[in-house]
Amino acid sequence: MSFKVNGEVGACGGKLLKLSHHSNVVNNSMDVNVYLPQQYYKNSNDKPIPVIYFLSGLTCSPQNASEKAFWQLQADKYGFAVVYPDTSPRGDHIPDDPEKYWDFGVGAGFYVNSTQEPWKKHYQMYDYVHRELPAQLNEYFNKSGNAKVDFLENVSITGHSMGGFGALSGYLQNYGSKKYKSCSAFAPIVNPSKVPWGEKGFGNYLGNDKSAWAQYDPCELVKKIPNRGADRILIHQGSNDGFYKVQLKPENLVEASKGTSWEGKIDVHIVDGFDHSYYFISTFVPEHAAFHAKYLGLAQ
Ligand SMILES: N[C@@H](CCC(=O)N[C@@H](CS)C(=O)NCC(=O)O)C(=O)O
Repeated sequence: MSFKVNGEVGACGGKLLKLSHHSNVVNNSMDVNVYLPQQYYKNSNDKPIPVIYFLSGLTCSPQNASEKAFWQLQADKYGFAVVYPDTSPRGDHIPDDPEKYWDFGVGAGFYVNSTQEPWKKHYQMYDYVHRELPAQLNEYFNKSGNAKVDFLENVSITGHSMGGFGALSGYLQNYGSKKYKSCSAFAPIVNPSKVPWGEKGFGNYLGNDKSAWAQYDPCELVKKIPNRGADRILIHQGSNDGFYKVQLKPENLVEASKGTSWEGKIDVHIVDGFDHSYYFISTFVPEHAAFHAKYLGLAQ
């Protein structure tokens, strides 16, 4: 498997690589950005560099978060790489929202494996993000066999809005196999089965059978997957976010966790005056970086 390097941009002490590659699971070319921190180039690490996966929200390409979330300074501070996957396959042949709106279809893959026509041929974003992309990155970057970046094991996941949902859902679904060391989210859709964005996305990608929706819904997953003991989830939500009360509803996750082993371990911070934008995300990225750094063995 190979990646095409479309750009290599100096940023802070490291480099942002703008890549594309062929995905077998989504049957299409995919764009992905990877930030390699200063530690990668200084070769100062004896251990492979851990990775944080950042899943973006509706309408985003890998560029939005690369340009506006400011993970790079944090990556250099602690010594982790950041992977920014795309939010869906792209191209004229990729089926898009019949309503031509931005909340479904291209730019809105919802990180699920579609089971429905005409979506299922390309919209396999769950397998792409959690399986194929990490495996391909590992193969490409660690060709020599001497792994410098750990894309597979010492990894954490985070995301924004639809991507916050993707991070929570992927973390919990893979919790048993310890795939991700930690999970956080910025203004996530926590209860997609019960909000308009999720109802439209899941209805189309997964069909009308609500049990298929439940396997992805974080509010259902916390009830089924036992916390191992000390793991916490970190969430920030802006109080002035226009999507907060209708689409995101982070309180639903806290409510769903009550009486489960996750009770008291999901920290939702409602932050006054912040909206849904990257001004909000970039403000709290340092806190999320510090949170993940501990789980990745990069800080006390
Ligand atoms: N303003 C967007 C609404 C969708 C939106 O706010 N998307 C969020 C994620 S749910 C985002 O990150 N947009 C891109 C950006 O702010 O750079 C539009 O109308 O296209």
